[in-house]
Amino acid sequence: MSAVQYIVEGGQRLQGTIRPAGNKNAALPIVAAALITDQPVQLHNVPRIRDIETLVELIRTTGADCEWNGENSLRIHAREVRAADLDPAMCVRIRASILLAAPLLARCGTVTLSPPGGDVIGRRRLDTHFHVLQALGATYELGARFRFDTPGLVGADVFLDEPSVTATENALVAAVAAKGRTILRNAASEPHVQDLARFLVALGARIEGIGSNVYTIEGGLPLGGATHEIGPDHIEVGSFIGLAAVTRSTLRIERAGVEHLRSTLMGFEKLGISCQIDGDDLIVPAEQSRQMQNDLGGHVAKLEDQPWPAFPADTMSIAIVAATQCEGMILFHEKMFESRLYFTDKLVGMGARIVLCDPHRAIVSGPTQLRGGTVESPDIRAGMAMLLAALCADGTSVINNAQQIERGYERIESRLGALGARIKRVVLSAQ
Ligand SMILES: CC(=O)N[C@H]1[C@@H](OP(=O)(O)OP(=O)(O)OC[C@H]2O[C@@H](n3ccc(=O)[nH]c3=O)[C@H](O)[C@@H]2O)O[C@H](CO)[C@@H](O)[C@@H]1O
Ligand SMILES: C=C(OP(=O)(O)O)C(=O)O
Repeated sequence: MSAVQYIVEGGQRLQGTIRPAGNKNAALPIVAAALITDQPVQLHNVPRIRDIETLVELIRTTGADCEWNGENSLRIHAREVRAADLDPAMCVRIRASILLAAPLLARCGTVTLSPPGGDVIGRRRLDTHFHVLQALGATYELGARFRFDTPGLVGADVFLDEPSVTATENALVAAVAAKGRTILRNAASEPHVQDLARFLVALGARIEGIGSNVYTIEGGLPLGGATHEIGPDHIEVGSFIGLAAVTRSTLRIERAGVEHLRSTLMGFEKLGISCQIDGDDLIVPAEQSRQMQNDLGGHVAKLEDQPWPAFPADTMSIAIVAATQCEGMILFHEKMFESRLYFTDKLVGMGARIVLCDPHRAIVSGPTQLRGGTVESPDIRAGMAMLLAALCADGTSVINNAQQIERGYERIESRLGALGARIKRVVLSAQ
């Protein structure tokens, strides 16, 4: 992977319309789930990001045909799939490699993978994946590599020990292939989990409860092919709301998927940032109060993340940088990941007034004029948050390790460039 650097000139007002890409975290499980059928699958609105490119490489190693037949269109045909022993170096590049467990188990009865990678934002437990696949009739061996085997998946009534997003996705795919009825309780219901479930229904699966935390799946039905369009990325929409807010710009976010934005909009309202809804578009006006709203009685407000439908964990870093440009004080409580808030140090280095209370809580007091600086992007969302900080800072900033941002955001420098942002992308070296 090449090392990428962004050189950002701050202080530009932006203007125009931007459309969110397809949801990264929907496209990944859907591409993986395409291996469950031997019929062709045509996907549209697939984000052209590094994580998807890695997954495409990985599924080709199983024998599946996988071709881009449009800028954001991907055709997958897993006519035959080899009993898979997935390449460790590829598995470790993305979190989503674990999503190949269920479809390959269903197709081949066995799969060997390596621990997945993804953002380094705290311990990322996989226990729920193992429990749920075991409940559906798989056995596993844990070591430097993970091996799953099954003589045949069988439906079951399963209570997930936590509503893990990717574990729910593996469970849904396994349940669709399993014989008989499965009930998944305490399951995740994020927009991307819903999108995967709708894709499976398009293949011929029967799933009830989509959007809730209890799914009932009648497994073992014959599956065909399907054409499916990936939904808009609500995390990208949250990032663009933050972008408009910090650069004091009016932006129209086209086809924003407003049905999935209630908790996001409510979170930004706490910062004094309001959006207008126009059909399926969202308009973020330049004129905003940017006055953080205290709780009743004048108490300091709190913004916390939780599983869906609460405020998304992946939008927290963006909201933190937005808060540095708003007046007042707020407590951010990152409940899900242990190391996601450490990047706030880098914002402090740029002049932000942030107290990191402990690994899960940070207090932001604003507004502050940020100064340009040289920073490293530790993960996708912190990287995007620092790009926003750089765009509203005085002077020039250098963001190193920007290939992390590109794991999740498609052509971000040129898409923001079209709005007036000054971002120069430099490829430094092959790592
Ligand atoms: C490829 C993909 O889709 N990645 C997403 C997926 O990761 P992923 O599926 O890995 O995340 P999980 O939903 O499993 O869990 C995320 C973290 O939250 C913790 N947890 C989870 C549920 C809960 O009720 N309490 C709790 O503390 C887990 O222990 C874990 O530390 O979901 C995360 C949470 O939305 C997102 O940040 C990731 O972008
Ligand atoms: C944490 C994220 O991704 P992943 O789970 O793929 O590391 C993210 O998309 O913010």
